[in-house]
Amino acid sequence: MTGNQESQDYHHLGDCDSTQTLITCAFDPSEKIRQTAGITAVFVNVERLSPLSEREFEEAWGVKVFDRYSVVLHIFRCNAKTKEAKLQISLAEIPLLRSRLKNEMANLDQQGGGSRYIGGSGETLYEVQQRLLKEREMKIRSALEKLRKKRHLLRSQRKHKEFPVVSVLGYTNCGKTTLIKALTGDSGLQPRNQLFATLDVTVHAGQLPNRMTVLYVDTIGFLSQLPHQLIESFSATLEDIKHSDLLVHVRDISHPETVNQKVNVLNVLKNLQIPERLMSSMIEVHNKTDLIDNYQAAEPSALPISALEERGLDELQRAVEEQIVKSTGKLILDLTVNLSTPQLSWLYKEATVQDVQVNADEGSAVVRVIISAAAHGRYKKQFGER
Ligand SMILES: Nc1nc2c(ncn2[C@@H]2O[C@H](COP(=O)(O)OP(=O)(O)OP(=O)(O)O)[C@@H](O)[C@H]2O)c(=O)[nH]1
Ligand SMILES: [Mg+2]
Repeated sequence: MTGNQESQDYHHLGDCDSTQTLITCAFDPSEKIRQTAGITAVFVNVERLSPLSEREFEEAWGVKVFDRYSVVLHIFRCNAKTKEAKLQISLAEIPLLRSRLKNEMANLDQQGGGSRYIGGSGETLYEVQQRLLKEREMKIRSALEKLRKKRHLLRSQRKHKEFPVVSVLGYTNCGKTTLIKALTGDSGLQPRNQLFATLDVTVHAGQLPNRMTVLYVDTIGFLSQLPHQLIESFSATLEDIKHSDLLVHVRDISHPETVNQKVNVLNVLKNLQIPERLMSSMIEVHNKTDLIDNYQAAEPSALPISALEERGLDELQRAVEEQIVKSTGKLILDLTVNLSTPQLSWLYKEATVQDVQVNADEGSAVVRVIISAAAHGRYKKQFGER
């Protein structure tokens, strides 16, 4: 076992707390485990234990043994709310079931049972179980595919409405949900002090200072050395990131591993093949500055904030606004409209109206709008150049 900050993090199991005592040592821990009262489980900080080692440890120590895969899976299972998250967890469980089955069959074989044919089927017990697992996997994959198609549809509808999309991402527990809650006032959001509190990608509307509506996407947190089969089943939820207009990378600057966490997040983004335009416009936010006296960011372009105390949010919103205007190609224009025509109501419908200065004598108004180049083209065609 190793004892680094990350293994401490595995304490935050929230409601599903089942591993309560953590022993950290670099030598054979058997003695210590047996002598320490109140140990109910042991976490071994490796990606996957073989079923054989797991059984040997459990027999030697007399307690349940977890590896990174089973701990993360356990947290996921406790936090999954939507159908998609639950399906993804069932999919992630399959490799675990498969290797357990292999091990059980090897045991049975020693007693001469596992490879015997059953009935007249021509299949051994092992083959039947493998086939059932395969069928289960196919069913889950096809259900997930259906949900994915639905998400594609939602995404294209979102695009149609032309609301810019800002994806908020970062290491687990860095404060993504807290930040989106502060930016949008969405009281339905529930930040929690535990790993993977957010398992589903959710979307929340917020307004920028220029009154433009943007959609903030809350994403699943990253974790270093996340078992790769788990990443595979959850990477679909992260795919949405590629389709955003802007990325906001939130960092928990008070965390002792904050630098490694940043490296990990950037690596995951690299593997996801995020378009270069999104990587270069990404805003880095240093969160939880309330926990550090006189915080000074090492990276000059980073924005220091406290999502919890709602500090630094104006500067962040202004930075989001600047990048969104750049990346979406939207124009900010002052248009003179004739109030006896439907120009103003057209603009309310097709663009974001920021300000209206009425000139009653002339029956006109100067309207400041944020408008896409395409909508501006349609406006000129319909009402002429002004
Ligand atoms: N002191 C302090 N705590 C914060 C701040 N922002 C968030 N937190 C706390 O950090 C914990 C995690 O916050 P969340 O918003 O759930 O973090 P998350 O990044 O969404 O986490 P996951 O969804 O699990 O990846 C909660 O206990 C928050 O109250 C902050 O600015 N200052
Ligand atoms: Mg969250």
